[in-house]
Amino acid sequence: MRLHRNLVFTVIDSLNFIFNEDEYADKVVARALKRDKRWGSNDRRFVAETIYDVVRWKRLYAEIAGVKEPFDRDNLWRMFAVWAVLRGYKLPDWKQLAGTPPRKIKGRFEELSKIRKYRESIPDWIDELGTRELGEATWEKEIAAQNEQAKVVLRVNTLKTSKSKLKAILEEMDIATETVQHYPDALVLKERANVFLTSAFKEGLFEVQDASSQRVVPLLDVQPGMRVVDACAGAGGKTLHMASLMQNKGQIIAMDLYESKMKQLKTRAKRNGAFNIEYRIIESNKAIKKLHEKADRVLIDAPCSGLGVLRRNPDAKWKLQPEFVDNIKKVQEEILTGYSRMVKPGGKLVYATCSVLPSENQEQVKKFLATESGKQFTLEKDQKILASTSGFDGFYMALLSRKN
Ligand SMILES: C[S@@+](CC[C@H](N)C(=O)[O-])C[C@H]1O[C@@H](n2cnc3c(N)ncnc32)[C@H](O)[C@@H]1O
Repeated sequence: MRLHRNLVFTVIDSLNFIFNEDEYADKVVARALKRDKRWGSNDRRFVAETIYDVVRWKRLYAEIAGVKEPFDRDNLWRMFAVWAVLRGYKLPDWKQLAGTPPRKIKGRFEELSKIRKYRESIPDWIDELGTRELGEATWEKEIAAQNEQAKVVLRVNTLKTSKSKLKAILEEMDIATETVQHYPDALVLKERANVFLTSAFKEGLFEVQDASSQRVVPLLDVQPGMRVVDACAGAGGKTLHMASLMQNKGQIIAMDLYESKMKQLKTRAKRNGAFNIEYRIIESNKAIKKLHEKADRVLIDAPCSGLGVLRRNPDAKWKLQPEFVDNIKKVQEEILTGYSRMVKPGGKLVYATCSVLPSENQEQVKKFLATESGKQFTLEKDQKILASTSGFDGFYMALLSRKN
């Protein structure tokens, strides 16, 4: 395997933006892929995967390379050399790679692999938090699973096509997929591909949505004709799933604090042919009050630490702060108490997060059930999904029903 100079320079520049300019990895990768129109799919894959890999393994690679933050360009080259050696590349004799002996790199890797915080490349505080919340044995497996590369999972938009039709359309484009038992609308790519460039995506035949995330809306049991509130809709991954399961019949009220996210949702809804969505920005509590006891179903897809989706967002390991996790738990509590009031007597509520921490999940639900608002609800069931046992993202979802 040969390393190509212009691809590697793009990787180094991109790492500089992520580590030193505090930019988000996904945005930097998207920009990097536009740098040279002549790149083929293998080149693009190299650029994207190498950037994500170095971000994911930052702590381990920095320790092996003997460099400390803030990383200057020499440091970034040393970390890249670690990546290349561990992936089996023969280092070319470029001047930037001088002084990075492969034997030393392999030796340090062996030594550091005995210590979890280096082996799994995580900050001490996340390692301690995970151990405290999940127990040593489960955390050990979970963090290892969350360091693997995420699969690309599609959700078929049943407003426009069926799973078998989409599978055949993608096959025509040389994109092979497989179905997964118990996930009725999911297709998993056998090999990574940029599906956003396909005509099938542009026509709204599918969305990219992890399989665990695809379990949330079915749990809420939405039916055509219902009034459903998606209270933390964001860019609307689950709103679109609702529209699809409701066959565009009934009313979905999608809410969020941010107009920018609602805008993204509107674009996606148009592409999906989802017409039964109303958009509301939450500027004050009035928006919630207006809907008290008006909804058959409410989804609270709560803001969270994201400690279930590190595969997808490896830079979250470095951007996340302990204070953020403490704060977001307070927000979750307030949202559960306040927004649950929108559920009609006899209606249903799902509380979900993309975190594996019990303190954001089952413990929040337990606390809520003991409050005045919570006393009107019964916990029907919940699902604690770990990446290590499911093979997909870590998620939590609880179904609560409001008493009549
Ligand atoms: C987990 S994300 C939602 C993802 C989205 N449901 C999807 O499936 O694509 C959580 C969302 O909650 C929003 N949010 C944060 N605080 C909120 C609040 N107090 N009320 C409503 N939404 C809030 C965030 O802006 C974010 O979009």
